Amino acid sequence: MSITIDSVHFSYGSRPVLNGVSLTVEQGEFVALVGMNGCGKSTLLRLVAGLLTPASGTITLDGVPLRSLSRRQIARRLAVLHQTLPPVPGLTVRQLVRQGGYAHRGPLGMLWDASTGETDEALALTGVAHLADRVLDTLSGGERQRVRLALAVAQNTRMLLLDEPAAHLDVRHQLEVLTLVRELRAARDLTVVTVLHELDHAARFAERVVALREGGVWADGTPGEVMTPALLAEVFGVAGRVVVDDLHGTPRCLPDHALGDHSLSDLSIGG
Ligand SMILES: Nc1ncnc2c1ncn2[C@@H]1O[C@H](COP(=O)(O)OP(=O)(O)OP(=O)(O)O)[C@@H](O)[C@H]1O
Repeated sequence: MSITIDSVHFSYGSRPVLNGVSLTVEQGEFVALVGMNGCGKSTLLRLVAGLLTPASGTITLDGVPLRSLSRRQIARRLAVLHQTLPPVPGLTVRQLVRQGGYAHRGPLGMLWDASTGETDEALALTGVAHLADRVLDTLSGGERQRVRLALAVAQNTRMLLLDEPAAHLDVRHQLEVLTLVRELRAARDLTVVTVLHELDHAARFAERVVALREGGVWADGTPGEVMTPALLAEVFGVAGRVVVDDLHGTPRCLPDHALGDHSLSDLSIGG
């Protein structure tokens, strides 16, 4: 599944967020979206998921305009891992994850006694089978995060859009979840677009990094091309160095200190 985003503008009311974003993601790519808090990463994912509509510009999935697809048709093509879970009191993990498969059934799918096979597989793959009968409200932040991933996996789509899949996880579970996403992508030939706040994760797990700034694409390339002191300064407002991780051969960002506003264009810092 490929995505083409062409000159997309989007505002929340009078607050402009995306200012002419153009980006093409090919089938099978693993792309990380990075950028400062509030720069529009989640908004871009929501636009691609059809949850928001661009003010102007177009988005296509495999060449089909998103606006011509129904919510169900979109849900068959892509699954989204959101930052929150639906606030349904008393809902268990299994009940939630089972909903992932409904996109593939008919209009009355919600009423069917769905086969538990795909639900059980998603629960097992994401390491939450032991939580299946727990009520969502009672889970820890990290457990919820894995359940969110299980829900997306159960949707059994060719594309995953992930909004910070490692949020709330301890370091071991961060690595486990990202490794799992990488394995799923290889096993199911998925296209993955994920927001990642941790630059080291972006460098290690993604093959392509897209950095957003001021409502547009500031840089787009391999981790080695994008992870530079200029990225730290211009996109994140910090001075720092970038070294190569001997073990993985990937860049590692070493932020040092926040830059004052005047220094944001001082690319010599940390060179
Ligand atoms: N529903 C909304 N109504 C109004 N403004 C919103 C809404 N959602 C987001 N925004 C604003 O739009 C901007 C972009 O938000 P978005 O969540 O896309 O950023 P982000 O890059 O994902 O941020 P973060 O890294 O903090 O998750 C922010 O200034 C945010 O406050």
